Amino acid sequence: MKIKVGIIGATGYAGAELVRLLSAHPEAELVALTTQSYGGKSFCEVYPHLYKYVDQKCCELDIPDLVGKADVIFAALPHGHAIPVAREVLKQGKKFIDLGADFRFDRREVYEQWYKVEHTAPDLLEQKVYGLPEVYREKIKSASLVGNPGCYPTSVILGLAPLLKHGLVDTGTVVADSKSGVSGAGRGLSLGNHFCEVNENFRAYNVGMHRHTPEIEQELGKLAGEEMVISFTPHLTPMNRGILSTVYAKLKQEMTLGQVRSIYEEYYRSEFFVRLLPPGILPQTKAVAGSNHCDVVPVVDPRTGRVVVISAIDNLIKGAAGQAVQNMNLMFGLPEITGLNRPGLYP
Ligand SMILES: NC(=O)C1=CN([C@@H]2O[C@H](COP(=O)(O)OP(=O)(O)OC[C@H]3O[C@@H](n4cnc5c(N)ncnc54)[C@H](OP(=O)(O)O)[C@@H]3O)[C@@H](O)[C@H]2O)C=CC1
Ligand SMILES: CC(=O)N[C@@H](CCC(=O)OP(=O)(O)O)C(=O)O
Repeated sequence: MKIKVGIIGATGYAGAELVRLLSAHPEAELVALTTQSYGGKSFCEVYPHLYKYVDQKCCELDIPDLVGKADVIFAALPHGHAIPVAREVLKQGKKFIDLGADFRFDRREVYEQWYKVEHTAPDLLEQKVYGLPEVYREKIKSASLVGNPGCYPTSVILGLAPLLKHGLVDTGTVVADSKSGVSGAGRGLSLGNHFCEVNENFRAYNVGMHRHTPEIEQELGKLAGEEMVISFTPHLTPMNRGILSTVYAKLKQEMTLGQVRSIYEEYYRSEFFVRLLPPGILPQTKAVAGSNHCDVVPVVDPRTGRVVVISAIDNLIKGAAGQAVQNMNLMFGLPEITGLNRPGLYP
């Protein structure tokens, strides 16, 4: 019997990637694709690249109907909207994976401060698991509620995790500089994201105040075993998809590149999706576009005593839909790479 899957917000960019991945997943069956604006339309009218692969119609959200039909529900909604749905899904004993920010934080006050909405189900924050399999695999296997990580946090956390876990980083010195493609902002129209504003342009935004900062701090702090504050600067680049993060940190002790690389090799040895690239190859967004990989390379700068880690992901795949499917696989006892074992698209 296949896993019956419902997707809320299926007509957004992250939702449509879920539809594409799950329509080719050997153990999943799509049973409901919800939308706000396209109720009754065929999904392929909205996303014609899936013509002949997906034959469902979009429907408006009807929570009892959806929960009745599906074994697992993914939400790819603006933040705040997943909370009431999660409550109902869990009450009926089904599983819930939220691609937004509603179930990423351990402390409700942090979410409310940065997202400017009240968290109406703080009790659920206690039972949620942060959906980064490379860090929380065992907990995800038995979770009913997963808060899928943000796209920038995925690239930064995977970039620094091995060194933090070994206590090798001076935790007050971390700077993360990330560049994202425009699909990271979703499909909805906005002034900052239309063609003339983005094309042939490159700019920083939300400097010192981006909402992913506290999420990155929460997770890096847990790896380090102490509270952390970091500097995080996101940038918008004129490409459709991809995130390249450059993370700088002072090492607590002098280390050679060989020593640092051996720590990454050991930490990621059995990970399929995180690829420590060989010396001489640096991560780039094109090499991970369309795949669930996170490519990582640490470099040691002996002049400054800093490590510089470069990481690349596809914001819509390892940064959203792919990671969510990886979590679903774990939650249903499937091999983690089911439906995801394909390389990126190049060029
Ligand atoms: N884009 C990315 O790279 C990433 C996104 N995320 C998160 O995933 C979530 C979705 O993002 P994204 O796909 O980019 O956003 P989009 O704006 O592209 O899609 C949002 C989806 O939610 C639907 N929707 C909006 N408001 C409501 C509502 N009130 N009730 C029901 N449905 C609604 C929209 O319907 P309609 O299509 O009809 O307008 C659409 O299907 C967000 O929380 C985002 O932060 C996380 C990581 C990466
Ligand atoms: C390029 C771009 O605009 N990216 C988005 C990514 C944020 C996102 O997806 O945020 P949540 O998942 O936390 O809601 C942004 O910076 O707001």
